[in-house]
Amino acid sequence: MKLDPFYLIVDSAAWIERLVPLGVKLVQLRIKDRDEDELRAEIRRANDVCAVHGCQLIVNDYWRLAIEEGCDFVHLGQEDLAAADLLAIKYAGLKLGLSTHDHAELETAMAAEPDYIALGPIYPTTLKKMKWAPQGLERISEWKCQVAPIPLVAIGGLNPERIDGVFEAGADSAAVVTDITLNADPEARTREWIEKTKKWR
Ligand SMILES: Cc1ncc(COP(=O)(O)OP(=O)(O)O)c(N)n1
Ligand SMILES: Cc1nc(C(=O)O)sc1CCOP(=O)(O)O
Ligand SMILES: [Mg+2]
Repeated sequence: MKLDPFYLIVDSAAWIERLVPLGVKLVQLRIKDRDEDELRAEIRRANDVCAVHGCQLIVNDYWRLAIEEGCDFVHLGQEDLAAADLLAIKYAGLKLGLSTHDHAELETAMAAEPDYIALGPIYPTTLKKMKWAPQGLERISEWKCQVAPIPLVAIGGLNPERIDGVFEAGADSAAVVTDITLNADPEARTREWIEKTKKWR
């Protein structure tokens, strides 16, 4: 499986409606702290927009809702994975991306036969508090040796100046949140990411 090198992560269907039409081909809907009806409505809306624009939607955390809403790709962290029904996910035909932050997590993740492995945080991130120190670029190369041919996603503190480094180190896709969503001009920054990742596509 091949992932687009630009992996946008946002927290609402509104962001997806705003940025996906610009040419984003891989997007994660990562929503926290909403009730089930709201989550379902957001997932449905995001799925509809992505279908129109030929963009792969990945639903974070809510694998049951993703199945019920006809989505085909979920992302889970290690705690999400421990609580999930992996057989139900696979039986429903969903592709699965998994987070990793250390060797033990990598071993657990590989045993689940995922469709991609994410490694983070590569650089310091301001989005959420993390107990892991920044991994750095060498860790990407080490992970790549262990996970290939499964695609490797790099996440955490990425921006257009840093992405050549992560691809040169072996990442297949670069995931980003705040460099775009907190940018003064998210549309222009999205176009910059699309342009900057062109040679890795
Ligand atoms: C591409 C990608 N990588 C890592 C994460 C983090 O997942 P998780 O550890 O479950 O944390 P939350 O995002 O759920 O807070 C991700 N979402 N996407
Ligand atoms: C959601 C998330 N997960 C990470 C991990 O390492 O698992 S880092 C991260 C935040 C990414 O946001 P930004 O691009 O703003 O740094
Ligand atoms: Mg999670």
